[in-house]
Amino acid sequence: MTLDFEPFTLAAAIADLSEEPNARPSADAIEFRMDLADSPLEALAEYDGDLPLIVTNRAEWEGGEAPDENRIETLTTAVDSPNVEAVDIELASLEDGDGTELLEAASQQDVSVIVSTHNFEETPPADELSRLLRDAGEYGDVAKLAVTADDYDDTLALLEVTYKHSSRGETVATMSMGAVGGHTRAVAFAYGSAIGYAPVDPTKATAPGQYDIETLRRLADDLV
Ligand SMILES: O=C1C[C@@](O)(C(=O)O)C[C@@H](O)[C@@H]1O
Repeated sequence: MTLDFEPFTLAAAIADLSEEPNARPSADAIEFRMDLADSPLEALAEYDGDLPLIVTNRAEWEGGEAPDENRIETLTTAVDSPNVEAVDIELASLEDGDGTELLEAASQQDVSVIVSTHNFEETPPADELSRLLRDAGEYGDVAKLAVTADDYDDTLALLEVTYKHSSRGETVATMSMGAVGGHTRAVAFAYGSAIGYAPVDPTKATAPGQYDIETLRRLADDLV
């Protein structure tokens, strides 16, 4: 089975797969942050949890810790694992052609592709947000946009672009990072965002402004 992010999917973002049992009560899936793990391919081979895996090997130049060497090859190996149902790859890696083989491997294994863009500085203008979602959606199954909000104009722009694209039938995942934007993580799904991310242990956030998974599950469930 492949994750299709329908309905809204809450992913526990973790670097240590032994945390999976603690995620089960709240999460629908695990985002395995391979770039933050010690021996990611070994951990993947040993994984015997219940929750399906999204594998991410976030590049240093996009806020992660994976150096470029072997970064995409590691993901290409990972998609062969039977527990992996989705793979996350940066839009920039597809635009420069580095991720082409990964896309082919994912397609052969029937693994969904999440195409990500992050901006840790700001929220670009609305037409740029739209362009990023459109371009990401051309390569993969889910277009993901994580930006940083300075004020509520920024969070409203993010929610508006989320609604605009999701209501056209596009599968998008969006969030505003940081203190001002944190609340969008609880409400973005109401505007059509298909995936939420949260750590199991609140001290191990994988991005600024995340709730812990138990809190985000409760907030999301209370809203519907
Ligand atoms: O891209 C994302 C979204 C994220 O950056 C967030 O803001 O929740 C968390 C990351 O682990 C994930 O890969």
